[in-house]
Amino acid sequence: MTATRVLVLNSGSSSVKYQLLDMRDSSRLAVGLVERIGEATSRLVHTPPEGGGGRRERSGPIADHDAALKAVADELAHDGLGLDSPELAAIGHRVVHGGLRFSAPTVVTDEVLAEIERLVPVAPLHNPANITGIRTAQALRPDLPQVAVFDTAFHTTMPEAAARYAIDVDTADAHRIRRYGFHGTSHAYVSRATAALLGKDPSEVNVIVLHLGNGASASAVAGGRCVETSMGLTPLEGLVMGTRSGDIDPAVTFHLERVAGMSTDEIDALLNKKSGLVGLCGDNDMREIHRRMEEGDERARLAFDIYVHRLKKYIGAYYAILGRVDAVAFTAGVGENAVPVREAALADMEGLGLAVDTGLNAVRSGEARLISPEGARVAVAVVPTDEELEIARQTFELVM
Ligand SMILES: Nc1ncnc2c1ncn2[C@@H]1O[C@H](COP(=O)(O)OP(=O)(O)O)[C@@H](O)[C@H]1O
Ligand SMILES: CC(=O)OP(=O)(O)O
Ligand SMILES: [Mg+2]
Repeated sequence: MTATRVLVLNSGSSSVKYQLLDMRDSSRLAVGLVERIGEATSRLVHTPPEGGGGRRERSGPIADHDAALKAVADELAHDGLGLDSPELAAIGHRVVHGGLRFSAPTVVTDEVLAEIERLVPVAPLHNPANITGIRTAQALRPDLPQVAVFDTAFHTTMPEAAARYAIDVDTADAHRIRRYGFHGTSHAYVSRATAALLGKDPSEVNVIVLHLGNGASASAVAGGRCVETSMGLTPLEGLVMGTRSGDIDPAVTFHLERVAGMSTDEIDALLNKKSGLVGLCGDNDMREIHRRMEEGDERARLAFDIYVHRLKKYIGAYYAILGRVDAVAFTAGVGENAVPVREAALADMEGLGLAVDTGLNAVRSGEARLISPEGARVAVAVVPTDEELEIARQTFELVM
């Protein structure tokens, strides 16, 4: 029997998303999520294959990522899809930071794992969880190839002018300080899907992709290649996010240290975990912010306005970088669902050929679709991302 299945693990700081796919037709055999790992209120939601009964939910403490993955393995085994299956060809892992070295999917060896570990300081919220995911999967199936698919890979095509910070070159080079960019698997997938929606080849179109999830980033993709993206050395730079500040004058950090007496770790936690939407209004869920705005909540309104203002700035900047824009694509949780964000981000930009049709924007759908008015110069699209499918494809391609 040829092994045609791939298990994809997307381990976040407090969650694991997983999918088991059959690569003969890219069908999903099982999909699930473990959230609030490490808390008393952990929850596992597992959707078995069609005909396998309904969605199953399990609540109760799951101490760490190792325990989470073992719970996932149990759920899969319950459906006869256990990790011991000879049909499993590989396990694909989302790894957030690949540094300079990894520009393509890579089979994990001890040496590769050591390099991912070395990059922990520049992806402190993400790489540690990715490493645990890989180690646990290795322990469960030592014979299987574990493949790392890096968030940074798609951005390695950025020109030096976009990738370098304007700081002393020797210092930058000695410490590999440059802009790496993240969410690359999503930016790659969505830019291609946007070209397909326009009936064009990716090489023919210039697209601005707005990946707005908990973490958020924008990218400028010219003819299928990334030329600019908003995240930098770490996933902190750029857009306003759920809990991260995005762009900020670096001198704010000196000021907090010298004047407010904060330590480096405290400032790190402030900017990564207590800023962005949650810092501005106490909520990082855009749905909750919309609800509060409808009640006339001023803080929620201001948080929304700051979020949208930053987004607009990036759209304008990437328009200038690309020179000609064929499409702007919204994706991820906020981008795919938040009607008011899409409307406000493109308001008053008719001069640039950018507009949103109110009726089309309000339509709820899980399909890639256009929301720009008929005949608009620039297409505006909502394109659901599928990082897991993309990781599965790249994983399978590498091991088959
Ligand atoms: N219907 C909705 N309206 C507005 N925002 C939504 C909606 N559904 C989800 N979101 C937003 O999407 C975010 C999560 O996006 P997602 O892409 O799943 O993030 P991540 O993968 O980074 O965890 C949530 O924080 C929430 O604000
Ligand atoms: C890199 C990054 O920000 O990822 P996420 O959006 O999953 O936090
Ligand atoms: Mg995400």
